[in-house]
Amino acid sequence: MLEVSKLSIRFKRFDRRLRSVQTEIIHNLQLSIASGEILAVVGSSGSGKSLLAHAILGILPGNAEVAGDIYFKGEALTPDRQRQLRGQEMALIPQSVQYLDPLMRVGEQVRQSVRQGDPAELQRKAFYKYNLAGMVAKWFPFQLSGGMARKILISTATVSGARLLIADEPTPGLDGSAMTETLSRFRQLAEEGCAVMLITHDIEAALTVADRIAVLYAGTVVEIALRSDFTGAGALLRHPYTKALWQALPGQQFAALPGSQPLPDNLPRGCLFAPRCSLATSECAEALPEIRTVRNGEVRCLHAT
Ligand SMILES: Nc1ncnc2c1ncn2[C@@H]1O[C@H](COP(=O)(O)OP(=O)(O)OP(=O)(O)O)[C@@H](O)[C@H]1O
Ligand code: NI
Repeated sequence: MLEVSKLSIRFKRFDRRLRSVQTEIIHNLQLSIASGEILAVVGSSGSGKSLLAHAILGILPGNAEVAGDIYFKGEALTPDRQRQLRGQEMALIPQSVQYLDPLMRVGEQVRQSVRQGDPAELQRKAFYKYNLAGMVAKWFPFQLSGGMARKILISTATVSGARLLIADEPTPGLDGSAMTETLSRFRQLAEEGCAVMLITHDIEAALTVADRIAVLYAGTVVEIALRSDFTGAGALLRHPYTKALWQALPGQQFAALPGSQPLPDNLPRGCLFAPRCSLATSECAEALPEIRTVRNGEVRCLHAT
């Protein structure tokens, strides 16, 4: 359904001497999502998750320069096609609740996104699932709590009938039952043949529903693993960063990885993870390792086996 190939995103800006400088945020990123599949995209803050989502939908800011290819249903996604498909075949649950239209009643926002079926009925069902009282439909976004606004954003995208759903951190502010409801709705959509991208910091939540997990680090995919690879001490995981994330979870060894992700304007040469990696050798500093297939997954590390 979706294929992203060699995607790079740069931003142009002017420095203090008004010279134009470019910062590359996303480097040579590739991933794919099949119909019926949930792909989780995990990575720490600033790793480029939202920019990836915005590049797919064609809503990057004007100073972004994009290279690479994105295919939807086998056809290249041009800006024109993105405009046509957005809100139709492709829907976004945005990271920020600011994306709600402040001047439109929230029930209307949900109903307007329905393309197939009875809008009033689908809106009522969505509200019922989320324990939102009927009268809330008449409210404006400023009257909602953060959790309610989040539920409206999720409802708007999930009633749309889109074939590709991109959920950018959909669950903050939701209580346990609303979170379970949301994740099981994604599973249901996948079973109906949709492709779902679930962007999240929360690896544990991702592992409850995702089929595969793509791990982002400093703007590149370091590993795409199967859900079943996250087990035991992490011996089935391919990249040292993924192993470190897994081992840092409560219930595992809970050993945090020292250091931090490099900033986009100060990236190391070669492998972006090498400065924090216990396996790093001088070869790692030569060039960004190519992504390669290892045991049904993908990894960008010279030392992975
Ligand atoms: N319009 C922009 N101009 C310049 N740099 C930008 C712009 N938008 C984002 N960035 C930079 O791109 C990087 C990735 O941002 P992005 O929002 O994709 O991260 P993220 O992984 O979604 O983080 P979070 O988990 O905090 O949402 C950040 O370093 C950010 O500063
Ligand atoms: Ni983000």
